Amino acid sequence: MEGSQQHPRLILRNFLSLDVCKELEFIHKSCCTVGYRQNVFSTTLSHLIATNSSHLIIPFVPIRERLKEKVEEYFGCEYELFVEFTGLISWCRGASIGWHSDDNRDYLKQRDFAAVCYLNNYEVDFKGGLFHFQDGEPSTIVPMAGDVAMYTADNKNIHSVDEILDGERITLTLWFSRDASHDEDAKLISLLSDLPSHSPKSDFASYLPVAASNKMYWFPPEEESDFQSGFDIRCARLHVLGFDLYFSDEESSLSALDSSYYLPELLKESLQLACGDKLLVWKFVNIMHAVQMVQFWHWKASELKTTEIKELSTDVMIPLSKTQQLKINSQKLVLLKDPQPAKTFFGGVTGRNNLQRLFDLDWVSFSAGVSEWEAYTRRSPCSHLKLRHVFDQPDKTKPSQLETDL
Ligand SMILES: O=C(O)CCC(=O)C(=O)O
Ligand SMILES: [Fe+2]
Repeated sequence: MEGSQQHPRLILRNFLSLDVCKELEFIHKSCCTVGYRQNVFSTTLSHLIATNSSHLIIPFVPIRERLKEKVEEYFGCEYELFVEFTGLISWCRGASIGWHSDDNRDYLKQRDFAAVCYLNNYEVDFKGGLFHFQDGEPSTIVPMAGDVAMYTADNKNIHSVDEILDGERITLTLWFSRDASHDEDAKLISLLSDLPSHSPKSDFASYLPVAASNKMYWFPPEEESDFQSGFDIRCARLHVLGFDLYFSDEESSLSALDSSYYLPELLKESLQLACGDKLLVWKFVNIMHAVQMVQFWHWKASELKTTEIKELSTDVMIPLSKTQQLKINSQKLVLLKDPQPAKTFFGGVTGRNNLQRLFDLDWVSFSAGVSEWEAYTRRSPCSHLKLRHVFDQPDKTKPSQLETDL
């Protein structure tokens, strides 16, 4: 038993497979919003539901269950706990947190236990960001993908996280409560049941993400009132992978000043992607769709390269005209302003930047990625219904049926 009764805690190595870590990273990079602390970004399950991406909750379901069982077993509270919060959280350069316990606010008193799963690696994907316990052993945790730290949320486990110096540190963080009124499942079920039902769920369009308020994606959050400074984090995510946006339906050529009000609204409309001097022929329904697609391709790129591709489509990209390039650049100026902060936050550890590499984008693998993404997104034809069933476990003494159902 690691830790002691004075400092009840458990560190497990390789609790999550690297595949699962990558999948959760894909979900976070596709869907995250600006977070609750400075230079922190988060993806909550309720946000996934609100943006019509509830199928992306599927990978969380068995992990939540395994973590809850482990916490209950180790801390000796079988069948007593509820998941209070589940979220993907990333910390970028400048983020840190001083000594604290996780129940240190009146509105956090329901939190009994924490589980922090590390999804990427110290020194490789980010610098800084070591986790420290104030007392007891182990005193420092070096975040490595797949490892999890579990600890009581009270003052027996005062902890801190060093400032992130470079890159992006990503975790899956859960809190557990003994208080049934803080059961996250109940809240999620209610959100899911408020969704318009599509039965049978065969219409592919019903899986496409819908845009939430642009304010949730504007960084820093205090600049969102007029979009005059700061940047859209989804455009930033595309930019660091070498992609630009092209709004084909936009008629007028606006001045940068007018565009500050107008362009962010266009992110909710249909758009195309450009890379270098080429334009991709696909139309995405909105920026969320484009970001999900690009992040999916980025996640799967190495597999897709080795996939046998039968038919090579030659016309998936067309050269950009000079006018189109000028338009893209002026729109980029509005949505990204200076590209440097985007790189600082989302470009990975300096010197390992993806930007240049992806300019020799393998278009064949990208088009394979488009169909793979569609298959991934459709993979559970009744995902909404299944999720309802998954979360519907009134008898807590029964073992979970998740594995068998999904
Ligand atoms: O990400 C971590 O290692 C811990 C974060 C933390 O302490 C918190 O969010 O309360
Ligand atoms: Fe904490």
